[in-house]
Amino acid sequence: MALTAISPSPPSTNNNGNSPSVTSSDVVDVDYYRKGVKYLIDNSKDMKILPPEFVLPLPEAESPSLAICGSIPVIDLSGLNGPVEQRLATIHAISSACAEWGFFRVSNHGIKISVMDEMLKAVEEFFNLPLEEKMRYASEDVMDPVRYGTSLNTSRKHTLHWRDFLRHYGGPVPHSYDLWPDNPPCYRRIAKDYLEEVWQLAIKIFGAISGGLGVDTKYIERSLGEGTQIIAANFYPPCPEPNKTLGLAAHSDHGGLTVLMDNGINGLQIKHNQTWLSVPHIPGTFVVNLGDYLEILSNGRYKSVEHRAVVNAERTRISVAVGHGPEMTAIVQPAGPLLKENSESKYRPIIYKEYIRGQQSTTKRGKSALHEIVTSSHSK
Ligand SMILES: O=C(O)CCC(=O)C(=O)O
Ligand SMILES: [Fe+2]
Repeated sequence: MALTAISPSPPSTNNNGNSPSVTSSDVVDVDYYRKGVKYLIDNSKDMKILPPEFVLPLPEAESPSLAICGSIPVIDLSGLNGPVEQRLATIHAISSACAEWGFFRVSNHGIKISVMDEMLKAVEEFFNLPLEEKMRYASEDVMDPVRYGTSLNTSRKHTLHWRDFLRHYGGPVPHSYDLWPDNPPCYRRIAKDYLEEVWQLAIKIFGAISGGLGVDTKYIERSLGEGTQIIAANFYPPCPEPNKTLGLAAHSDHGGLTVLMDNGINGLQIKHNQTWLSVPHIPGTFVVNLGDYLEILSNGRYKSVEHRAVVNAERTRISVAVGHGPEMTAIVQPAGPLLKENSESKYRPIIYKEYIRGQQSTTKRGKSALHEIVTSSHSK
């Protein structure tokens, strides 16, 4: 078993396995970190210095504190149910937000605040469970249907990140329902209801995006086949030196659309025109962002956007991100109707499952997985 000397250290478990202690010269089993950052911080309450494993080599310009406050477009989705002009104006607003930002907020989305709050509470209860309960779902295999984990993955080849996560599939056909956490006891019911509502919301937005792309409004929905829905519930506890690390490094999401909410603590940043913008919380709204699947499907007309999560010293941040993409066996490629005469596909076709595996396993973040499939005539 690999051991590493670290200073200052996370706590080592004492002989009776109970209250761990903190010393500056501990030799700690690297598996310690697999237990998560919540466990680490809960067991070293007076931690003042970030363990070096979490210190990221961030260039000055990428420093979390340098982000400027930004405001992404807010789109009132009730317009999609209104008279034709209002519907067209809403589709136009979504289409512009997709082309210019890749990120927008939606208000009047039809999901009750009580449903959002209940989901956040269930997630919080999960992360507050004793470690053994969470470790029942611990997995390093990015394709496992249910995973509790920490950082991106805990491969020692790269620096750790200050987050714990629970990921699992949802979807119109939640094949893995019986594998979802059964503790807290309400989790499965609440997550199922939440994920069903969010799926419907994503389909509504996919319809508007199809309209904006000039293809039939069911085009993207049909392209999903049975579809894949993946929830990532992220838990970012207070961090002793938040400016030296990240909760989640810069990445784009692999799916078509991600629908995200958080517990009101700011932390999401997006890269817009090469500048990091922090995206302030607006109660009752969702953040929606385009992922790589839509960049590919639109043949680059819309771009998936890099984003990251920063952490803070005072408050725990929880976010619930739900990605919506095609079924795992779908071939991901630009939409036929968008490939006009003389316009070539900018991306090599790839099976969605292989795309996810590559993207989730890479230690290079950003949009490196997408760059891998750009055809040579379009690569820079
Ligand atoms: O915590 C956040 O705001 C971002 C989460 C995220 O980007 C993800 O889970 O893919
Ligand atoms: Fe993301």
